[in-house]
Amino acid sequence: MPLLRAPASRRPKLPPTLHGILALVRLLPHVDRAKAAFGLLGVLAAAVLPVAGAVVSGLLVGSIGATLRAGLDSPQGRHTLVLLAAAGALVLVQQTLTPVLAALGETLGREVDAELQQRVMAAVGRPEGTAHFTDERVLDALRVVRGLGMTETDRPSQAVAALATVLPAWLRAVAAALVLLAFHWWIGLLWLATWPVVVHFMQREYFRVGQAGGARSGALRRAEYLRDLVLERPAAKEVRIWGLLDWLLERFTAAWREATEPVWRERRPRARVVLGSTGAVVAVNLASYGTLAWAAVHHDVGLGTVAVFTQALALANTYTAFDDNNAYLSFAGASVPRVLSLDATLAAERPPGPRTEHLPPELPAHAIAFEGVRFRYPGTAREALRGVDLRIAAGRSLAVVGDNGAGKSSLVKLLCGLHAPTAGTVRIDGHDLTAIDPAAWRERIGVLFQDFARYHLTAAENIAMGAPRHAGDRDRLREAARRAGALPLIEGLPHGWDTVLSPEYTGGTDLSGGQWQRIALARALFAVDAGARVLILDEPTAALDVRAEAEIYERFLELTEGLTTILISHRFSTVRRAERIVVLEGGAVVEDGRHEELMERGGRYAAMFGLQAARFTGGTPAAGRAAAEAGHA
Ligand SMILES: Nc1ncnc2c1ncn2[C@@H]1O[C@H](COP(=O)(O)OP(=O)(O)OP(=O)(O)O)[C@@H](O)[C@H]1O
Repeated sequence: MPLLRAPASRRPKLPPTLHGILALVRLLPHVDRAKAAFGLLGVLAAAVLPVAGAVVSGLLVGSIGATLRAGLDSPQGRHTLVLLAAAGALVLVQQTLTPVLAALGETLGREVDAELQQRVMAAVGRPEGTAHFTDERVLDALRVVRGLGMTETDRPSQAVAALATVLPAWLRAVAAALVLLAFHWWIGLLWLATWPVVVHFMQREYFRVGQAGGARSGALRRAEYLRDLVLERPAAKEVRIWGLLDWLLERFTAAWREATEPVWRERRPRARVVLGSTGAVVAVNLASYGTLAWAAVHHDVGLGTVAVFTQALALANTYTAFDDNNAYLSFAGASVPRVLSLDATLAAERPPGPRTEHLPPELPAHAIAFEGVRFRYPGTAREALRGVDLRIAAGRSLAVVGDNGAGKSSLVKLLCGLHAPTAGTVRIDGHDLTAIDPAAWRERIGVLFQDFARYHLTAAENIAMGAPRHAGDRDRLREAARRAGALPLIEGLPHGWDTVLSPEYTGGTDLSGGQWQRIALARALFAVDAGARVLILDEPTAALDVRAEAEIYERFLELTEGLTTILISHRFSTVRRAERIVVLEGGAVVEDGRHEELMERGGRYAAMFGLQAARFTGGTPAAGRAAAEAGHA
């Protein structure tokens, strides 16, 4: 079942661009109520003032003849002066209003961009699990959201700025058409009818063009990935060592072409729509101006009337459907509802039902139990876990070992509630984990993932992430760092705890793999200090030097005292310290016992242990096993 589907109630029933524009307009009071209200007044004024100006200046032209005959002191003369003053005032207000409205549109636009990004962050960060990060459809939608279209001009801020121009133009054209009704009802009606139709067809066309970019976002994502391998640091070393630049350039160019060429072909409005729309506009103009000229030539109307209607026709023509502003609106029509619906779409994936939020402080006091747990990653056919039955006693340490791909990390992800089992149940003291509020449960967990995050933040923040509510507690931070063996490292940094752990910032620095691992371990221990009762360590010593690893495993009992500890490791010297060990194979538990019991059994565990010990003793696995048992491994 696709993760991403539009909730039924949100499906647009209006024409898509109108739906997008309304979504955008509804957003404005949320970002700034006062500016939105002022903008609305400004739009109305910008619509009405030019039409009023056209009427006043027409009347002015019409009154000049009588004034010339009667003189300025006459009632006609005073009437002309009033009209002149009114025309001047209207021009002045319009001149002031135009730049103010444009600036307001841009400011509101920038705020809308920020608001949308915040909404996307909240929507994407809120789901309890991480499955949506591997769903192609979500990734494609996120790509559109990140770029909000393919170019800078597709950003919603442009559409908000466009609204400040287009909305007055539309309203002005309606007002101008109403004035034209006074000339000939059919001319007014013609204008009232033609423009909405033309705008509708052109907007539909621009919308199709805007969507063309989104439809190819999967292909674009691949091209961008290849590009970023060269532009970003993680692959920079290998790109140089393997001489990948030309290969990547070639692959990128091909992928970029494949992704963008069909898009650019589609990103042109079709000629028949443009020609049809332009033809309709030209025909209406010919009919209107022709009729007016005929009336003027045959003295059916006076000079003032001709002036008013000529200007009304000019204003009606500013109701343009063909400029960039209309394109921005249509592009936003394609992207904004998609952004806004992301939260509702992802929220629909949250499991229903009430969740227990208040957990007993001692939880887990009895056991964590995997009962017949099966698990398949979304979109995959193979099961990562195939019926795991495992009871982990609270307050004890359990090591999980097994070959690569055996399912060890998957087990941990399920325990953290990042994925739900596809069958079976994970229970904490008898409570089904899916019925426990994930935030409450996660406060009980300190975890060091195999692929832990390296935050480009200060050393203090990197550790405080384990329990952000205690971020200001430097003593606690120091204690966690000490226990993880990271304290001397941090104190030796150029700015100590305040050093940013990234060379991409001034005064920042990078760490070695092992140093990073100590920081990540400190983070997990900080969570424990803050109240976590389950400590999960997935390959905690993989990058540590021999001395550091020895230090950690010497202190393993101290570090894990009173905690329910789950340790995943390929380092058997650490594993043997655990009170209980299980061997996973092909997603199922195949051995279970203490180190001595498993060695005695001579099964998978003993074989793996012997193989590793032999590497150190330089002998056969059997000899390695014997030597290790004697205390050398
Ligand atoms: N995000 C994912 N999407 C799809 N399949 C995955 C994902 N993560 C892991 N797998 C698959 O699930 C299976 C179990 O992987 P898991 O990471 O749990 O193994 P592991 O025992 O921790 O391995 P290792 O010792 O290499 O860390 C593997 O076949 C792997 O390919």
